[in-house]
Amino acid sequence: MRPGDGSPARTLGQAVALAWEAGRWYVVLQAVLTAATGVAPVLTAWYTKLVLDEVAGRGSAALAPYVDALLALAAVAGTGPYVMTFAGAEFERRVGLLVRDRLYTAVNALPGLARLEEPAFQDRLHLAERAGSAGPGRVVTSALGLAQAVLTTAGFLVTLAGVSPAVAVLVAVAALPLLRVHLRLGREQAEVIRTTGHGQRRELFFARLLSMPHAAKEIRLFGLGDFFRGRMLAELRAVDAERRRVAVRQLRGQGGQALLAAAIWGAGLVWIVAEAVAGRASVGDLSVFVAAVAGTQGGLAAGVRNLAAAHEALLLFGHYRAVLDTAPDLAPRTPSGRGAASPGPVSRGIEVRDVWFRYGPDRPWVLRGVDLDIPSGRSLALVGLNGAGKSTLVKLLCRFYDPERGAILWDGVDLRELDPAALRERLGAVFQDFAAYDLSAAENIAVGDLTAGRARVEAAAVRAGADAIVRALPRGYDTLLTKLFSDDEQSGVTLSGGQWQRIALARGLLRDRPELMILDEPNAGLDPAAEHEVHTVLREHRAGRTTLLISHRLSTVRDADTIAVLADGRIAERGGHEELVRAGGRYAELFATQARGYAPAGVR
Ligand SMILES: Nc1ncnc2c1ncn2[C@@H]1O[C@H](COP(=O)(O)OP(=O)(O)OP(=O)(O)O)[C@@H](O)[C@H]1O
Repeated sequence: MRPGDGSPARTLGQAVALAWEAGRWYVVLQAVLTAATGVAPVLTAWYTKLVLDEVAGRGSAALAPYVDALLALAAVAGTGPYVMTFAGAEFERRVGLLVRDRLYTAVNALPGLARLEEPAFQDRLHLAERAGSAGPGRVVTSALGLAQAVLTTAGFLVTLAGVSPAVAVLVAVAALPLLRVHLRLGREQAEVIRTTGHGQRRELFFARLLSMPHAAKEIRLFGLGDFFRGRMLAELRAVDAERRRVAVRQLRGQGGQALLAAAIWGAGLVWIVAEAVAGRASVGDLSVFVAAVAGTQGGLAAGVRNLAAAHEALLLFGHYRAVLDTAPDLAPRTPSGRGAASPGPVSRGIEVRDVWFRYGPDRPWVLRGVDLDIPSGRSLALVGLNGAGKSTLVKLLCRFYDPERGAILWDGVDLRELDPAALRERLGAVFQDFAAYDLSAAENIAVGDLTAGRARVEAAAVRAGADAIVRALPRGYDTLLTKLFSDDEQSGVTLSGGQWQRIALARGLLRDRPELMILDEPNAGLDPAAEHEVHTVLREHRAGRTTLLISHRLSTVRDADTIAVLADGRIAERGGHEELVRAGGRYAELFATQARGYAPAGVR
């Protein structure tokens, strides 16, 4: 979807409604100040003329009220812009907060993973972040700026018409091409922001890569610093070239406009001076004429600028609306028309029925008709080569995606009929690619169940064999597991891969009695002693629980109730360990290969 797909009037209405909600009093204050500072220059020019005429011709008897008015106008003109700057900035802060809140509420509301994996969605989100926080505020401030300019221009045009209607018409007509140029430039500017969004995101990616620790080892070892810096600069140059193109057009348009304005202003000046010399115009006329021509042109330029800015802000606000209006990435309900239900406890089991899945219509099939049962209270181990689709099946069980064909049944109910959030509350999981949060050790475990208190966090850590590791840290459970946000040397630490694995395991074990426990490579990175210890803990933990275990270490899966081998997108074999070994199929082959690796050299 492109921004501006909705009608501009609707988008404008949405921007104004949002701005009103975020800071209505600031909108009102700005509107009042806009009106005041809009008419102040016109009145100032007029009172100046009256003062000059009074002084030049008819004495100074009536001067006092004019001077008082000029003083009051000077106070308004002097303080108004400062108050407006403050009000405008505070208003934009409030709008920014509200927009960010709405934006990430919308992102969090996406139930699956597919949207987040779409580059186009990421581009739009990036633009929405940039444009959305300033967008609605800018739409309103630009609209107010426009109103101010209209007031000033209209006031000066009327004043100018009083001295020379012909010059007033000339100045007004000269503004029309200018308006067209600015509107076109506003559109081009918004288009450039859209088209360069992807490049900017890549540039940001390379900049982060160069500055964050996660890739620093490889970058240094392989000497990739200059390579990535070059890629970053190439992206930036491409983005800058686009921006420059529009800036040059802007310069041309605005330069032409400035020359035209100067020509009109100069001709008018020559004319009024000649009139004054000939005695057909007063000194006051001369002063008000000069102020009015300059004021009208300034007002018109400001008006056109603000109109273009409002137009651009509106187009960009469209990106923010597009993110908010993004369609969910999971079907909301099954064709049966039933709404999202909450899953109950699993009494029968979970059945995978002829599930076909691929990551996009133009991508290869990963699962091609998988049939699998995980009976309630039993453990199923899934094995298979790299890329066989094991983690993909896990993601389908968590309903991060929906199968393209077939169904996964939770006690006979299609997962598509269940509320994804309610479903996930029933699951416990340790993911192969778990997240390492830049938070404290306690928080890194507690994210597994935010309702858990410290006692449960520590109990989970004990079960996962993480307690001793955490207690040995400088600040125990309160130690930050990152150096990026620590205040001093002591407060942040870097854990080893295996230590992190135990933290992730503790996180997965935190949830009380999940209906389905998913363990995707829970032993990865553990030393042999730790692996044995964790294996024992998990075996006890699994007892009587519905569990799906994935592991390449076949010694870990051998005591599962059932072992299934995933190959070529289907379940190729299933059975108990002994049974599969006896069958002499893929499992037996995998097991024999691994066993050979552990056998003494002469026995292989
Ligand atoms: N988010 C994704 N988008 C597109 N393709 C993906 C995505 N995740 C995985 N794939 C592809 O799906 C296939 C199966 O990947 P999956 O991670 O399920 O395999 P796996 O059996 O868990 O492998 P491993 O044993 O290496 O962990 C792979 O070809 C992979 O490239």
